[in-house]
Amino acid sequence: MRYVSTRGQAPILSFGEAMLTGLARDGGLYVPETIPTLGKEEIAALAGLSYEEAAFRIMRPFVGDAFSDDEFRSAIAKAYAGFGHAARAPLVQLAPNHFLLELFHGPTLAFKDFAMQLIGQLFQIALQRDGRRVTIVGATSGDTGSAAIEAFRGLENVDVFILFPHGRVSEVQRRQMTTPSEANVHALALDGTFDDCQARLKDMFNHFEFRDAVGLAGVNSINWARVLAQVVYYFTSAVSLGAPHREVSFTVPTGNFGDIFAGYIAKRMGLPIDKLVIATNQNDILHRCMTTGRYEMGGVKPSISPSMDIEISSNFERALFDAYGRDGGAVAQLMDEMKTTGGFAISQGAMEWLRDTFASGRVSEEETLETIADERTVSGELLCPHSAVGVKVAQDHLGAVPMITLATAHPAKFPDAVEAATGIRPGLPPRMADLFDRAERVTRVPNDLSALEALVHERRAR
Ligand SMILES: Cc1ncc(COP(=O)(O)O)c(C=O)c1O
Ligand SMILES: N[C@@H](CCOP(=O)(O)O)C(=O)O
Repeated sequence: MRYVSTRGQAPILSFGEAMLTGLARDGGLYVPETIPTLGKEEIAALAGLSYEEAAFRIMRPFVGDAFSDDEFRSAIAKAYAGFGHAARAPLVQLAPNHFLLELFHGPTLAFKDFAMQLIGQLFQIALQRDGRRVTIVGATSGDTGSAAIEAFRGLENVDVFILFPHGRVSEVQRRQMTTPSEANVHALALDGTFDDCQARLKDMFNHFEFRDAVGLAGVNSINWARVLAQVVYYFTSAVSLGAPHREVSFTVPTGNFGDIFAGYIAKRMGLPIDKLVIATNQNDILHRCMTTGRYEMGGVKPSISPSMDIEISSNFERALFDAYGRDGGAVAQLMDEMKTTGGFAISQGAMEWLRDTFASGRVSEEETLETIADERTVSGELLCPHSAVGVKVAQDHLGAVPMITLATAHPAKFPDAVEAATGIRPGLPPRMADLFDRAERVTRVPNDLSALEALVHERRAR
């Protein structure tokens, strides 16, 4: 299995190399050269398997010879052993033909754990085998950061630096990142937005001298392995509703476009998906783009679903690559235009492809609160604000085909919004009950590449 860059100019890599490389050296994102497919019988055979066995069968064709079958099986087993639900990703019914896929039973209570726990295991195998050490730098709007810290804390051959936007994550999210005491964990509160954090991270990758000196690695959804691990729950949930003999649709609360892109990959692999619906909060650049054909930045407004307060939606580049017939030059041009003018127009052909592939919707702050309140009354589910954005958009797209909405985080990560909507303050699981008593360790950092690079150089272990 070979991986190519969305900008067409970087070396072609294996799965193992792409996983440890992060951003391609031409600034693009790695994608598989071809997408392996599963036949109807292979999909049907997933029914009744453990999540771990299904994960092995679904991901194996993408991995090539980077890991042996035994290594890969053992990494998957360790990754999901700590989840708080036997099904790992249970499906609950909200209404006739509407289901909720609960992705928040991992150690940090968000869907990021599905991929990050696995990547943590795979990095350890690969780094020990090669005798390498890496410096992971991650950008987060709240959930990726805590999941990455949880997966890599205390590991000998990894330093992990997490950039989060100062004052723009929930208190639970912040404390999950600032309270681990291991010396290899560095929480950095940046003066700026998530987009600034992600832009500085990409600047570091594009600064080859720095990148090579520190052995920079990425665990954002820049990293293909992140997307791949998220493909699995599309299959397991669809199969539990009758796929491949029955179609299903998905609505996905969307920010950086990694999760919904995983759904698109599942469809390309042969899963019969009818609709894939992008659900945005008031930071609706993706919904506006799907409606108008222009990707146009307008400034991020802080919302009650802060993890989706994103305007530069990194993985949309992967969708554009396919929308433009895998023309890396065309994608590179759009990304340059974005950098210089803050937006770009999408060609008619590419827009047709995007509209054939994805639907979209946008939810206001008031609608988010109303949905949390209504759902508590109607189905009894307590939704986090991101999941509520998904549920509201899904309700507007319900039809004859069963709809699955992804519940991306636990309500206890966003207690203020949930309490404002329902009067109920959701509590953290017992293992996290002392989160508010633990000491915090965080460094406030400017939105400045040289200052950040200097700090990483100084703090990382050698
Ligand atoms: C809770 C939550 N929901 C939804 C999203 C959006 O996911 P994606 O960035 O993969 O589109 C994120 C983060 O991005 C998140 O943390
Ligand atoms: N919502 C995310 C943003 C980063 O997304 P990623 O999937 O690219 O890691 C977060 O919680 O940090």
